[in-house]
Amino acid sequence: MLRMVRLTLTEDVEAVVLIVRTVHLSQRPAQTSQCRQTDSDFIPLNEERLQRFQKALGFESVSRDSGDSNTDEIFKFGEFIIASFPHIHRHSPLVTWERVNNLSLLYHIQGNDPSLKPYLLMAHIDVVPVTNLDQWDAPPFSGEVKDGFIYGRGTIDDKNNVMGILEATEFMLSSNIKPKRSFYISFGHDEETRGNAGASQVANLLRQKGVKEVEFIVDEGMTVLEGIIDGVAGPVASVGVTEKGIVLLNLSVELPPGHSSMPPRETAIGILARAVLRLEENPHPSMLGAGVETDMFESLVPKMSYLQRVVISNIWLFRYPLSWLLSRKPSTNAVIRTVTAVTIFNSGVKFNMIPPLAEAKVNHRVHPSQTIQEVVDYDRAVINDPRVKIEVVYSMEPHPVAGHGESDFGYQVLRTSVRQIWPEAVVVPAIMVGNTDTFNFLNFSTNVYRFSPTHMFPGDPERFHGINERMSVKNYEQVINFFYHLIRNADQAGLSPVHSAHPDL
Ligand SMILES: CCCCCCCCCCCCCCCC(=O)N[C@@H](Cc1ccccc1)C(=O)O
Ligand SMILES: [Zn+2]
Ligand SMILES: [Zn+2]
Repeated sequence: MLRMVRLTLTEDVEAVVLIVRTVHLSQRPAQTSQCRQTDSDFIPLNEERLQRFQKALGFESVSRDSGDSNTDEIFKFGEFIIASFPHIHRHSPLVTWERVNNLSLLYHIQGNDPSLKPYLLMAHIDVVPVTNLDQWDAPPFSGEVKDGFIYGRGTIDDKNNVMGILEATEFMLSSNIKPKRSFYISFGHDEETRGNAGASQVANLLRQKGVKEVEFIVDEGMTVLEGIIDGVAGPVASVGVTEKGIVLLNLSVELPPGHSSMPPRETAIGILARAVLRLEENPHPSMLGAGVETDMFESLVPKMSYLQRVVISNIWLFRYPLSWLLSRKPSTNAVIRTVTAVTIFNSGVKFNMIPPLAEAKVNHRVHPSQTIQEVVDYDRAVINDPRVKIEVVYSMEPHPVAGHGESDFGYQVLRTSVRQIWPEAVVVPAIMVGNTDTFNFLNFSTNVYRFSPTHMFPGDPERFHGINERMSVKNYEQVINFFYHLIRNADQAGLSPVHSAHPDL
């Protein structure tokens, strides 16, 4: 059934949101994680659940490079998951699950209404290696709680989502709640290396099983941001409705070697250094006004001052000053343009030899309003030196844009679930600035949403793959409850899914 529900924002604006709610949702007010501990619609973070998360963080399930990972630890983490959630793995007749390629996991939870198209929840069980060990406030594989924060590699990327999805599903099954809509869960084991042994094999298996389409997909991604977008107060739940493309370039300069006592005017190192400097000094142009980032800023209007609203409502007019403002921070700069990172630079054999070869790796994350070819052409023009060879090592075009309107079912399920956990949040469509293994599943749905229920404040984005990765105890409870609400909300069949066709598919 369709109902109009009024959700009040903390500031001066009220958003009237058209959403579908059945009795399950409409009988009670929006909840936060502080609501009644006895409520069957709320999963409290008791000692047992907290300890399970801490134990999960103890596995050093590290992926370093393609084919180079701690497979023993990844396997043990899988064993731990299987042993820790008895309803999912043993008791419930609704669940079938299997290991895929020994280390990844695939689940199917049978709903009782076969007319509803299933959906897919994704996360990954591997983590990136730890660096700067001496600067961590708690050991990275300890799961130690300090001042209300759980510390550890994987607390925000991506064991929070793995364990949150499992806790929510286990709670539902142990409470004897039967979902109406079937869903799949995929836990890949090589996301961090863009490998083809994990999610890629899960996708193949799903295809072999005859699954052609799912209603929507939710994978890790953008987060709940607070104090991170300048001038916007309160939490902003940014949902990645598209994903930047990626291109890895190898730049190389080859020149004859020789004795350093009789050097040529320029060396391979000098030529290559100038090329990468030119790339850094000539960033790709701001695409503000060309795509999803415009929808994002427009959706932020309810959280803005009068002056900001005037600017955002006239992006075409304020494009240049706004781009300048957003470019000042790496996190907002990433939203408006293709970014350039020179990540590897190698050269030199011996101190008194003219180097025969200099090589650099340049990693671009490509704005959805550009193509890989445009990016490479731009670089070639900026470098403007035929001695610098430019090769594409790997590339993936930006992803299609998922529906994010009032009638897009998956988006509305996410939006409703976010607002139940963060009633004061504004939910905005966004560009996912990193990449994940989601790309393996693009053929299954146009409705792919990249969102992690991680509440981030200034300084937190740097914890992704960084030092002192952590999540507050309160936030982990919100993670579990977000997924629980999402699973329950996906059962609401009243809103017939209407998809905005995307020309890219
Ligand atoms: C508006 C302000 C925006 C603030 C942004 C703050 C939140 C940022 C969230 C970023 C999430 C990035 C996580 C990406 C996961 C990851 O590390 N992937 C890796 C590995 C990979 C590469 C290519 C293909 C697949 C996998 C990567 O992106 O390099
Ligand atoms: Zn991740
Ligand atoms: Zn990662």
